[in-house]
Amino acid sequence: SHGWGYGSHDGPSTWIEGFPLADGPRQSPIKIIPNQTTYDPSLKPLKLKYDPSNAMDILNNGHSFQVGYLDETDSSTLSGGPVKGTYRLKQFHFHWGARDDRGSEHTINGMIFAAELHLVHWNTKYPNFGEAATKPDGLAVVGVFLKIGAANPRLQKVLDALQAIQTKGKQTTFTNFDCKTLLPSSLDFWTYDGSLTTPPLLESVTWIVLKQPISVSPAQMTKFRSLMFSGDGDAPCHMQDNFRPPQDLKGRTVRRSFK
Ligand SMILES: NS(=O)(=O)c1ccc(C(=O)NCc2ccc(F)cc2F)cc1
Repeated sequence: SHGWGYGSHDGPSTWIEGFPLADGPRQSPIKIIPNQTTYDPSLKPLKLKYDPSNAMDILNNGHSFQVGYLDETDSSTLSGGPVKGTYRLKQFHFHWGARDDRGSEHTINGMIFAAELHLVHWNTKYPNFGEAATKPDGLAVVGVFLKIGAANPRLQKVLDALQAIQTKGKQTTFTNFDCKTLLPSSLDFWTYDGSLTTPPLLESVTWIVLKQPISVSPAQMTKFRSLMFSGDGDAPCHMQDNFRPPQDLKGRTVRRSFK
């Protein structure tokens, strides 16, 4: 079956059994080593336009939780940066650890952050997300690191909604949320060609990883960990350590937008 997870029996080291792309040429995440990246002055500024009224719902999908956006129009989009054309926001979600010293997927000089936010967008040259997810230029994901520090008030609305989606499959409405408020002040970024970091591990993602982290407090991290991988009636299993470790760069270049 295509049952995958983050445990010892179904975790990242076993994914290759059901998903041969797991050791493909452009897998994600990766270790970013800043002094081995290439400054590219031709990279444009990242242009992010998000309409709070497009936020629809929040779902525990058994691997993470995600906030889904209405993507029928170009009202919440990403353009500029390393991409050509317009990409529509589909959802955002997080990856995090069982402890504050792990949880991010990308790392910077080997530094692991407590969590990582992914804002998932698809290229409007394709008819929908599912089609785009199969194309080499189909998706663009903005990654934002969450660094342990002061409590982040901008996470509060998301964290307060988690009590309603504690177990796998639970979903509730989540509207009027401006995800731009989750972004750091600087949009300086690293970019490289990669993949989804969960099965089916499709190699369709232009990764845009922001240099500046946002803050999260230990107490807020505890709320992430209150979620369950398990469904109602299953043996309870806390949702934590839902991150894939860094994958081989396989000769890829990582470019940066800043000097
Ligand atoms: N962590 S990440 O940002 O890299 C990531 C983003 C999206 C998805 C996803 O949508 N998966 C389900 C899914 C749904 C439809 C489809 F066609 C393909 C597909 F992977 C998986 C991982």
